[in-house]
Amino acid sequence: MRLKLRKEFFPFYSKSKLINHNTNHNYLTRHYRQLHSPAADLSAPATATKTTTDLVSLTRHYATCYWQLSKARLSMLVVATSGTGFVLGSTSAVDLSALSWTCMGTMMVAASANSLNQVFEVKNDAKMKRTSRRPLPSGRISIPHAVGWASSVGLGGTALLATQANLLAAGLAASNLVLYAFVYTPLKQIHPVNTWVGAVVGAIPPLLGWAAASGDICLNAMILPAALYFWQLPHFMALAYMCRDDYAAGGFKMYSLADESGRRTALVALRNSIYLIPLGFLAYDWGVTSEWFCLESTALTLAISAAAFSFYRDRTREKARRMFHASLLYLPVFMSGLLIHRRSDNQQPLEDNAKSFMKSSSSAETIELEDENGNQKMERQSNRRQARPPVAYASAAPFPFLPAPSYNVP
Ligand SMILES: CC(C)=CCC/C(C)=C/CC/C(C)=C/COP(=O)(O)OP(=O)(O)O
Repeated sequence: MRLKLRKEFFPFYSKSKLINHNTNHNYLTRHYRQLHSPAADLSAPATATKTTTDLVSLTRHYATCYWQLSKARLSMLVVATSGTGFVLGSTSAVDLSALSWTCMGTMMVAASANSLNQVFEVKNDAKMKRTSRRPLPSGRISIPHAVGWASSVGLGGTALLATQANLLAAGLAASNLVLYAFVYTPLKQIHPVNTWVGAVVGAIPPLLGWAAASGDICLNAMILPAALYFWQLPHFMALAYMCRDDYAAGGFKMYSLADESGRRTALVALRNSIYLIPLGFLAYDWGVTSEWFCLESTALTLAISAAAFSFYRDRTREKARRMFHASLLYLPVFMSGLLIHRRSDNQQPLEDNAKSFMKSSSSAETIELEDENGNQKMERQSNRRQARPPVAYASAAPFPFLPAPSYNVP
């Protein structure tokens, strides 16, 4: 039984590897020694209690490893954005069961993406203070084991989204995993543009949630992804500025490393904070939320912009930390505001307009006309378009920010 346990749980570890690792895996070393000690070999058959204790501690050990590989707190934030997208994309009542499946699927794919990110960065993470205690650089789990975990949760999560939500949501999740693990992650060691690519990765989950709820994506779905995209720039610029030395030691090409004075880093943060300002107005104008959200979002965005401006004026670690904390506050408050003030009929105008448009196109109106001989005749005039409200128009226009032309056909 003990031999079987050892083979099952330590398939990738040689004895020397385990014993030579540092303090972070004392547990494994102790456990391995216990299993290998002559006393253990000579002892009477293990009692059921001892085996259970072994199993419990091994389960705990690997559960901790999986939790850390998945960057569980970050993944939960990703799930929160996807869940918010789902609620916003739901017309009228929210389907709680579908919401739960979507959250579960998102969590699994995000966990997989984060685990693969750590697999690819094991050497870099080992050189950074912030990340050196992660399961892979500290030797608490092997790379094949981590790849096995990442593959199973990634495939499982995608399958879950495909079967319980829809193919669009599953496709978005899978593409985002590829973008994060196979594009963003290597790019971190190549070019500072990585932060902008990472911002796209962070913006996809709410779109995924919306797609899971509504089966498609329209312009109204873009409010939260846009907020996440712009929000990530001040957030990550602050982090990369505060941890400059650490990132340099890890071999990452962050934007702040090529900006000695920090001026350009702070400017990027400020510019993107300001880009957040119109989002509250757009959410209201497009019928996603009530007007209250417009006020709250503006106040919130001015606060994060003020923190970014203060960092721009005085480029110290302290100011960067303040901007980082302001960004931490921004996202949950913004998402709560969206949820509290959401208009559950936010897709209704689009559908209604589509219906009324179809109706007006097909229905014919009878009008009086004179023929060439001056005789009165009745004729059915068709294809007279009705005016459509701006929300529907904006969702169809390629440039929604330009003034919509008149669409009343005389
Ligand atoms: C559905 C799905 C696949 C969602 C994935 C969402 C996801 C993983 C978002 C994270 C975005 C991001 C740029 C994180 C920073 O990673 P980093 O590598 O800079 O962090 P690190 O330095 O702590 O490793």
